[in-house]
Amino acid sequence: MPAVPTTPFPASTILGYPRIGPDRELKRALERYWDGGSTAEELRAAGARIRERTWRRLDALGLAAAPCNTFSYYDQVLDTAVMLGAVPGRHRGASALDTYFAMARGTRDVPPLRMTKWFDTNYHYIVPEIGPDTVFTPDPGKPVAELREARALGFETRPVVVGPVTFLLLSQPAPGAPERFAPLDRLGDVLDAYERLLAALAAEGAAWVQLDEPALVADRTGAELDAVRQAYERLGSRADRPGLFVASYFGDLGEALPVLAGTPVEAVGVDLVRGRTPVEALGDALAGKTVVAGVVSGRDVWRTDRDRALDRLRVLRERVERVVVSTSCSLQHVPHSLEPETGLDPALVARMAFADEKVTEVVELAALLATAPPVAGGEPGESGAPEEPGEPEESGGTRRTGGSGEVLAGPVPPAEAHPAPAVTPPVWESRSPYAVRAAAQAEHLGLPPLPVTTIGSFPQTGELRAARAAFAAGELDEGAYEERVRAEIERAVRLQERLGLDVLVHGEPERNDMVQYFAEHLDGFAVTRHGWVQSYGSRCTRPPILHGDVGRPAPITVRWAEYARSLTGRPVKGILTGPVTIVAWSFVRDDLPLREVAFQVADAVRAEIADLEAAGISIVQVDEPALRELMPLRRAGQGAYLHWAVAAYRRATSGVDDRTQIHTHLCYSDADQILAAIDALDADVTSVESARSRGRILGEPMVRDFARGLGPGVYDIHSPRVPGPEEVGDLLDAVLRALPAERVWVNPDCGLKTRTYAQVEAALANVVTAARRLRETLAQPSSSSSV
Ligand code: MET
Ligand SMILES: [Zn+2]
Repeated sequence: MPAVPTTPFPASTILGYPRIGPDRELKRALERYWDGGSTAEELRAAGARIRERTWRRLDALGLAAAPCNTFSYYDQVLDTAVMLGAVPGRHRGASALDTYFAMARGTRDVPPLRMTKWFDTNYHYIVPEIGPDTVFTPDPGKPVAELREARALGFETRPVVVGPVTFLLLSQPAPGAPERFAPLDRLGDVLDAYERLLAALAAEGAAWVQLDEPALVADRTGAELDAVRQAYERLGSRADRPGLFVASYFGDLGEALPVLAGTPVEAVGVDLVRGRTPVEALGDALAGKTVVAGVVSGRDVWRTDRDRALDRLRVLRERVERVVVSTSCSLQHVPHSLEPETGLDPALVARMAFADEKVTEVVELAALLATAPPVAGGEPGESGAPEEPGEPEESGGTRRTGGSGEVLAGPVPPAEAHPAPAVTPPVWESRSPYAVRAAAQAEHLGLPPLPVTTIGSFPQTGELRAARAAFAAGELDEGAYEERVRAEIERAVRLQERLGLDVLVHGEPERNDMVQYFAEHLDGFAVTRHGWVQSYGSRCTRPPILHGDVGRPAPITVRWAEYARSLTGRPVKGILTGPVTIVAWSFVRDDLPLREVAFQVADAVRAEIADLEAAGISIVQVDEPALRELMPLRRAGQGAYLHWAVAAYRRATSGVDDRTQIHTHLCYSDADQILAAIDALDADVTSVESARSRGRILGEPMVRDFARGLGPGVYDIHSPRVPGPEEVGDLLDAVLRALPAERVWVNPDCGLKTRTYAQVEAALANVVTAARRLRETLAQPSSSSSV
């Protein structure tokens, strides 16, 4: 079969663009529609406006090739599932849009599909369900419609879809699938569907299609690599298709590189920011192909080192068919534009780039490359991997940490022998043995068996949000705002007392967000006005910019915790965000290894804990829900990452008295995959998500051996549903079957901020009822364990 007639790939492109709209237009349109305040037509019109704006903007910025189908009403993996027709029967609704949102968000009667993090980002995708009986009924309608829509506006675009291998690797077996079934078993049928898609796009005159295959940058088995080969040989062998551009990102292709290189795909996208393969080797491997070179980071907010990028592009150009300048991944992970950020320090802004500024960098680099002379004789060393010669592995890649632990790839340092300290020593003083601490805490706190507590936040009421907005706008003075916060604390404390919880919290009413609040009160951070990044669906966060040395000029949470303590005789738990989560959910400076930055944050948290302790707070919870998220995608780097992540946590928490009880909390993060690291945090009590995943974590052997307090969640806070006392009791029974009673804590899966007071009051009442019932059973002499 002759090569497909392809138009040469244009000189500059991006892999994707933010889709929430510069003013979060999509969020508003979605939420209005979900609340019944607008029609499907109005929602579609809002989507069309965002897409039109995007194409016009990219054109105005001078980008040669814009993508299409990067817009989504909820998530691109969900879009792919729908495009393939892989829709679970239980989600089918009256209209396509109803079905789509039923999969994403559930309905009153049917829970949604599972949602989880997209690789090592804080973006969440919807997990498709594929079974042996899934019938694929492909409908390329969405990419085709976007292609036409752009064309009608005068733009030739490249449709982007999730590739078949990544799609199947990210899917989970449908309920009822046999034990040994894996979604990848359905590759052949899925490829039929992709062939139909490619034919439809070719018929529309699409010159190129982008198939995203980020799953190829993680460790893959031989069978999975065979699937890659099979997929792209088959898709590539067709004549009625656009040029195939397979985009990898978030790391190196590794063993998938030669596999992909051996297939007929015309273009391969490589992440030159995260990847460490020298460009010479990449170029040699991809000699006959177009290489879409991701030199501008889609994962951070920093300007690109232009000279270095250009050097690498030139080396690559010598070796391959064609080089296209691009971003390392979709720009959906960064905010739209720096333009509205008038409040930031101009010196900082000069170092920064959001999506639009990154597009400009891509365009400029493409122009520079076009006129740059060829490289003379290869100039060895100029273009290599990020390490500086002689630089220790641990601090390698300091130019671009990009929020990844991957720069720390390498042999796992043994627990005792730390490498030479770079900035701050990764040491902590060990706390006393757990048994000693536990005895001191039991005596000091006098808690009942199965103590009931919450994770920290209480509902953020409309009044509270309004007061915060008015305070930010200067319409409410600080005194009045703080009065409001104190009133909320009092409300939460009174409720917890009345319901009979054992360890109370102040409810976090002063926090807009668990990371941003700390960023606003620490040195070294800047916060943006409009720097929104989609987290999932209509949810967006504004990650703070961690740009300098971190310091804590004054106590942050102490007065709120103290106020709560003054209202009650019961123990109050102080709540802080941990160092790993703070760096994971910020855009972090790239001139220091992430580890060093995390240690600086840990020192600030440590100082805050000391002040809480001095103020008489005997229980402090340090949340680390992002512990797993930052884990390098390849096993080779994971040990070293977990080592420093645990070190940062222990550095923050190890300075306390034996009597002070340290809690930690992780949620919705596949905690079961990192139990050894969670154990190594050495927290006295750990709470984890469990209700939502129906107790999956309880089956883990490590959980049974967990030596300290553990609170597997018994209330799924993501749902407005209030679980009855029996339902909570059943979950608690399951916990008690898995763990000795003396180690069990009773708590929800996560914080309560997104729920209403009515839901929280009813649910917590049932949690307390269930715990008390079980406590009585435990007190029966027949029951075995001594509590
Ligand atoms: C995503 S974890 C949230 C923990 C926080 N303390 C809360 O209760 O909201
Ligand atoms: Zn949580």
